[in-house]
Amino acid sequence: MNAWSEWDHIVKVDPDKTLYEDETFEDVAATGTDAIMVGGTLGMTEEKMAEYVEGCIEGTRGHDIPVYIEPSSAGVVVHPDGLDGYLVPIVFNAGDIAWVTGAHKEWVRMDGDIQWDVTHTEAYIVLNEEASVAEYTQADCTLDAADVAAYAEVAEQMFGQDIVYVEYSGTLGDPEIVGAAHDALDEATLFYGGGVHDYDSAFEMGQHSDVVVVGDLVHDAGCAAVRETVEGVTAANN
Ligand SMILES: CC(C)=CCC/C(C)=C/CC/C(C)=C/CC/C(C)=C/COP(=O)(O)OP(=O)(O)O
Ligand SMILES: O=P(O)(O)OC[C@@H](O)CO
Ligand SMILES: [Mg+2]
Repeated sequence: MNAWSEWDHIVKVDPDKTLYEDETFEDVAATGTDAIMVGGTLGMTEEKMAEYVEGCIEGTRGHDIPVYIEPSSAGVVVHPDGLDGYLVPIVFNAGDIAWVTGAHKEWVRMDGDIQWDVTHTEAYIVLNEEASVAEYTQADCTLDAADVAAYAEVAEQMFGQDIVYVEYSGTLGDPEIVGAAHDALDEATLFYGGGVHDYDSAFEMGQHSDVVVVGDLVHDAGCAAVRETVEGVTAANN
């Protein structure tokens, strides 16, 4: 069974942002989250990625929390010891095929150290037109619930994707749309991310998805706020 089938909550840390006040990666690991993902769109460099990933690996020692890299481009992928794996986005509603197969082809050409046994893909559906990721990938964010459900089904049934990721980065999504994606999946796991900031928003999105991803909150409000979202998601799943 894939690791993420057991997860309810992920913290996504962005190497272009600092942790809240004097918090540490160990504090992040102690929030009760199930996994840490390292990724971001803007201002990413290999150095920042390497430093952050090392910090996460160090901070999760003693906590049973896996660390995954979620690369936004080929140039930021690093291969440190102790990393659990790679979750590589494929943007199903991208306006440019570069974000479906092009960047991936370039990565495979240039990276001689890809560990395929721990490299998995995520079928992204990007829905907040204001987010950098939407601009970056020229995503079509005008989709309705039926469109999103159909993309989710295409991803699982035609492209064999194990993870579908409904991405509202920066804003809380439409529960009806998230739920439509969830209902469209058979075995695949639905990740939801965007704007989750407290118990209630986590509870709501937890009811419409399998795994809730919390990003900006860890940088802007810190681990106490993240812990509340863990509680909300846990309540939604029980
Ligand atoms: C082939 C390789 C190794 C990489 C390409 C992977 C692809 C297709 C990336 C496309 C962009 C994407 C889906 C990145 C995932 C990370 C993500 C969604 C970060 C959040 O983005 P924003 O919140 O919009 O950006 P900032 O937080 O940086 O403003
Ligand atoms: O930063 P937020 O809005 O929590 O979004 C989480 C994640 O889906 C971003 O890729
Ligand atoms: Mg962001």
